[in-house]
Amino acid sequence: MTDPADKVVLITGASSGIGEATARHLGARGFRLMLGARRVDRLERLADEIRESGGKANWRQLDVTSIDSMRGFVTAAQETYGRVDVIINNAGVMPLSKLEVLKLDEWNRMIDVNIRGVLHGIAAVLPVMQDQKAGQVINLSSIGGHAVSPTAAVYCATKFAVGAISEGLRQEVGGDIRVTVISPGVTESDLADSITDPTAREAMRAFREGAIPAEAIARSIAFAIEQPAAVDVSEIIVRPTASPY
Ligand SMILES: NC(=O)C1=CN([C@@H]2O[C@H](COP(=O)(O)OP(=O)(O)OC[C@H]3O[C@@H](n4cnc5c(N)ncnc54)[C@H](OP(=O)(O)O)[C@@H]3O)[C@@H](O)[C@H]2O)C=CC1
Ligand SMILES: O=CCS(=O)(=O)O
Repeated sequence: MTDPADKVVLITGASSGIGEATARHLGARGFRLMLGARRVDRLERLADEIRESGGKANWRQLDVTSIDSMRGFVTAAQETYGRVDVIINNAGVMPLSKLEVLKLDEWNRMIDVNIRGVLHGIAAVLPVMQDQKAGQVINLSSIGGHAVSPTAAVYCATKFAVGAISEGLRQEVGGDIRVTVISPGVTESDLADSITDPTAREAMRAFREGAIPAEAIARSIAFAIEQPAAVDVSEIIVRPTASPY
């Protein structure tokens, strides 16, 4: 295994769900962490808990929809730890609804967070990783990046986009920089809380009863990071065994 103590890992959307579970898992494995999200009270508590357990974690407020905020996040990691080895572009929102409901603000928010947020993460780390001639970009897609279902057209479009961006990046920078897509199926988190449409919300409540723990996704992320530098785990799908999709 790569010595985790040498790796600096940035996690966007670390204040809940998969990002939080990944922070706890990687923190316990010795990685040096920079945690980002908007809810700083949660980041501060999480970083304290990781440090109390012997891990290394710092945090900075981050809004992934702002390139300036993302650049500040990456700079904070460089100033704290001297380098950036991995960014996990995890922040995401999923306000599902049928297209006919015309929730344009929510479509735009998904595009801003789920696509622009990932692009901002890439833009902020790429020059650093190219200078280092090493690094890894891990992007959170979804099972919804492989198949579309009603109410999820825009969300799935954002996750298909994450797959396309990741594959393009892999082909362009694959000599030195690893690119990984993690596509979870239904996983315990706060993700469905962003659904405002009552019909979509009710449908999701039943569907999410079969969710797997966020720790399962964290383990797959650790697996991708811990491969040797010449091995790029390009994509992992992790879903409930009983998932029909
Ligand atoms: N849970 C699931 O079933 C699945 C999840 N995924 C993907 O996993 C990723 C993590 O989601 P999950 O843990 O489930 O959901 P959560 O809602 O629990 O976590 C989402 C995270 O994104 C952060 N976030 C949202 N908007 C912004 C923003 N503008 N700037 C910075 N951070 C932001 C939130 O932090 P804050 O509000 O504090 O900013 C929060 O930490 C998402 O990309 C999601 O699409 C994919 C497939 C299945
Ligand atoms: O990305 C989330 C899709 S699902 O797991 O809720 O279907």
